[in-house]
Amino acid sequence: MKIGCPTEIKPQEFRVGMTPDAAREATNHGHTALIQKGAGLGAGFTDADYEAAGAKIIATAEEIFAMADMIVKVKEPQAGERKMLREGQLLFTYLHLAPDRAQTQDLLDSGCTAIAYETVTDDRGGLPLLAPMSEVAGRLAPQVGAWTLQKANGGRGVLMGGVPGVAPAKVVVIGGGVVGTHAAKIAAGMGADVTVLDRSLPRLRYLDDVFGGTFKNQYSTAGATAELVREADLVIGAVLIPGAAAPKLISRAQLSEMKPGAALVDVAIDQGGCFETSKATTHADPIYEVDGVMHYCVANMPGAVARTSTQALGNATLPFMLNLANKGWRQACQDDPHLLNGLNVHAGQLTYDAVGTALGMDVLSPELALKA
Ligand SMILES: NC(=O)C1=CN([C@@H]2O[C@H](COP(=O)(O)OP(=O)(O)OC[C@H]3O[C@@H](n4cnc5c(N)ncnc54)[C@H](O)[C@@H]3O)[C@@H](O)[C@H]2O)C=CC1
Ligand SMILES: CC(=O)C(=O)O
Ligand SMILES: [Mg+2]
Repeated sequence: MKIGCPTEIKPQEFRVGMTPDAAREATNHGHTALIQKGAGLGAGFTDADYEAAGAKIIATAEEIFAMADMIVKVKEPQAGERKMLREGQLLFTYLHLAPDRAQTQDLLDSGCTAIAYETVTDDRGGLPLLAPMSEVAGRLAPQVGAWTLQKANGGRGVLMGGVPGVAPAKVVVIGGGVVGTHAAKIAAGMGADVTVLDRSLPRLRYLDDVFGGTFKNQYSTAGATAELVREADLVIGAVLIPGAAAPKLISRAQLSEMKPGAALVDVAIDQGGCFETSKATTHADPIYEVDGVMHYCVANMPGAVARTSTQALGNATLPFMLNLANKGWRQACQDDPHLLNGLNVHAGQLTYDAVGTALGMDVLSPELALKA
């Protein structure tokens, strides 16, 4: 199979869909890895690194999209890229379709088959292709939150760890999954006073067992959230209902009850955001203010640490990419129901329930899509 990896074109996105190691594995399995010239530079991989791994360097994205059977990327295809997708072509990348009608329509119109990293599952109830980037974004969230809290950035001028004689920042993390746990660990490590909210009791029990001495946890109700948010210096949004649009857990009216200069970091922004006032921002212009509260809503946070992120994502995607290339998407998905859960679009039809619900569109079951 010809596996194409174009340069990411989302603003300030420096990750790349295939590492030289992944290109080498693909080559060893008899596939051809087509890498766009310079695609790896942002993550510290040169064209020579890819050539040494057996990949072919291709000058333009247009040529990659024209030649490849499967496109492997990081971010959802941008409008220009969507025009280059074609019927029968396989797309393997993050999609986040629920809050993105324009992208969904373009993918349907293209006739391509699209497998979304973020909805592939594993047999422990996890999301193995989202997890590595959630680990990264979770660990980054207190770092960017601390920066947002600095006075020159519009924040309250509160130091995460405080100093002897002055209390640390109060940090509230809404959602105690992968993002939330990593965020809470780092925020606590910076010396902040951290509380994690989740609505899953088993998850809260786990957090209590493992991190009971490091950070607090509380059951997530509207009342508990409102009370904690009023007192918070930094709130990190980290909820997820897989594939679905994020629930709005802080309303605009609540902002006026918050401390002036408090910061909201909405990691769930890629699923539409979990604060009413969230709108996606970029690394070039990451923060904005609403009613005296600073918002950080970058939808591709891991791009800021492109090398770490590319390696972590590549480790997770490699076995799935090889299966797709070795077997073709139908057989690979037939053999692995977890990979089939990644199928979001096939031949002009949506195949993921939560996306259909979010957008009010009809859905073909993935099992039927396998036969279509
Ligand atoms: N902005 C970015 O660059 C990135 C964003 N993300 C996003 O971060 C979000 C979280 O991802 P993960 O931590 O991997 O998901 P996860 O599935 O590991 O954790 C989500 C947690 O939210 C909890 N939850 C759901 N509804 C809730 C509610 N109403 N109140 C409190 N908790 C609730 C669930 O019980 C679960 O424990 C996702 O939207 C993901 O796409 C992930 C990586 C990068
Ligand atoms: C998960 C995701 O959207 C990202 O890593 O950018
Ligand atoms: Mg994202």
